[in-house]
Amino acid sequence: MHYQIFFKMKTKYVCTLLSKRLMSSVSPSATQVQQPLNYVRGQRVDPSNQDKNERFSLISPATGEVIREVQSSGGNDIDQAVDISRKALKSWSQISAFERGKVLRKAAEIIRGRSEELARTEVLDTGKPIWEARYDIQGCADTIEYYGGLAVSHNGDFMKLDNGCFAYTVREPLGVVGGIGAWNYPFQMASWKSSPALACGNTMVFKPSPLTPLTAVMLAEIYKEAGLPDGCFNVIQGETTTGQLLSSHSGIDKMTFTGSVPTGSKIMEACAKDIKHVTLELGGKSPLIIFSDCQIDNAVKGAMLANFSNQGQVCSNGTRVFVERKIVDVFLEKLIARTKAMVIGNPNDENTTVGASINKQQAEIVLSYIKGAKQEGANVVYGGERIIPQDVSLKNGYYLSPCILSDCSDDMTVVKEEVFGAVMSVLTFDTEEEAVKRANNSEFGLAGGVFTRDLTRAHRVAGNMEVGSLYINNYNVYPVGVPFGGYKKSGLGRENGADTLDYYSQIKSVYVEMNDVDCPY
Ligand SMILES: NC(=O)c1ccc[n+]([C@@H]2O[C@H](COP(=O)([O-])OP(=O)(O)OC[C@H]3O[C@@H](n4cnc5c(N)ncnc54)[C@H](O)[C@@H]3O)[C@@H](O)[C@H]2O)c1
Repeated sequence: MHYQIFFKMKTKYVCTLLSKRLMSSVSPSATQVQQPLNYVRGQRVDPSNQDKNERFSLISPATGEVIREVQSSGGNDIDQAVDISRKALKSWSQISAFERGKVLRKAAEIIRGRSEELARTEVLDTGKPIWEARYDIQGCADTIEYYGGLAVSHNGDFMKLDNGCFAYTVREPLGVVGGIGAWNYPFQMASWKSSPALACGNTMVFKPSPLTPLTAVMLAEIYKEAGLPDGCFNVIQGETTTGQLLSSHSGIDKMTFTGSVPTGSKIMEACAKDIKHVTLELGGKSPLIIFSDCQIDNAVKGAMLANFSNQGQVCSNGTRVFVERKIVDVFLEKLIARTKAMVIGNPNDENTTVGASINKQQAEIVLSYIKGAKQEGANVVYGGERIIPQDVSLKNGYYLSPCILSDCSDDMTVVKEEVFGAVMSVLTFDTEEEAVKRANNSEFGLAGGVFTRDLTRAHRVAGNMEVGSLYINNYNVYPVGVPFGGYKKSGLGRENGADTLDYYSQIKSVYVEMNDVDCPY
């Protein structure tokens, strides 16, 4: 009890500090921090104390300060959220797709109206630059609106058969969907998973990453304001144990997960027991091939987009940059010049282009990959260091300068493994065949890119790359409606496209006999 009073006072104090130091404009996001972060049956609630669960600290990546403590949800909380979702499913799945779509379209409108508040809260959670957060939030509004529009079109088929008989198929929801997200795009993950699920008539229990718990619950409130019945979208907070309890819960019909390959594999294993449907959006080590006939400035910009957005913490990043040998020097020269101009600092400042790493642990992992790369013979031609910004309030944040490694080879650890930080490995090649073969030599297959002015070659390379998303003459763009997901160990299923609705529904076939039954018995 004493602890709780102390905790409330401390939270209020920290929020005041944060709102003074971090919020460069009037922002209501500090109020988000103080409220309960679970959302069940249409309201914010704290987890029950029955499970005596662990707590975890929510730390601002920008300042390194503890923003608040969060109690993990336990078995009782998950039972309750799943039970409520199951009850809500009965009516939500019976509502017409048009009405479901209307709720989603209204939610998109509310998001646009609250976009600055959402973006600032996303910055508080993630440490990403404000302009990136704004971009993410706008994209989420688009996605939710898109599925709102698509809901009515997701019907079955009609099949005319012999002698007047016919059959039809009906697309039905799967039931209660469990969602688990990673920390790099928290609002996007909640939106990309919930909007197609809800459009199909499912209900959902969503667990954000414990590093970024703030915005999923805001989405839940927005859905309610848009008319979503209570219990259709629930949020529970927690770490690994909470995720395990959710993915192994017998009341869950499908799991949709974004995160690392090892966790994805565990979730798939947990789902196997009850034969649950599963969508996995996992890690990557994507290749970007730059031919000497490219428009070089565009290729340099593309390589930066493929490596340095969101402090390099992007699953689809093209971190293996294969550059045709004859242009590698000029490529590096231009790349270094542009990278030097990036502005590292307070993510809430408008001109910042590199914000804070998500936390100390992740920053140390990135630095250790760079150290290892040097030991294995790579050359750090730019960056790769911890930067302490002049603003003293940021001194405990983990700011790293984007790193460019040259003289890399395919067998280096940094070239083989996902770093999840701003570390670009530049490799050289001589022929198209060689580049494609080396690009495909990976257990991952999330994304890839090619820069060339030769369109025939571009499409040939696109056809030969073993990846789920391929960019020709650009990188890391995700227009709504274009499916996103991985080949190989990078995942199962697709998000962000019309096909996604297939992953949140099942087909019922109905055969209709129009004649007497023809029976040999
Ligand atoms: N393909 C995509 O769309 C995509 C997008 C973003 C991030 N990612 C990947 O996510 C990873 C980084 O995110 P992360 O560090 O949060 O990943 P992570 O796998 O460590 O954690 C992801 C989520 O899973 C939960 N979790 C952890 N162990 C669990 C378990 N045993 N059972 C159930 N849930 C569990 C965590 O609490 C978190 O919410 C990178 O590999 C990145 O490539 C993929």
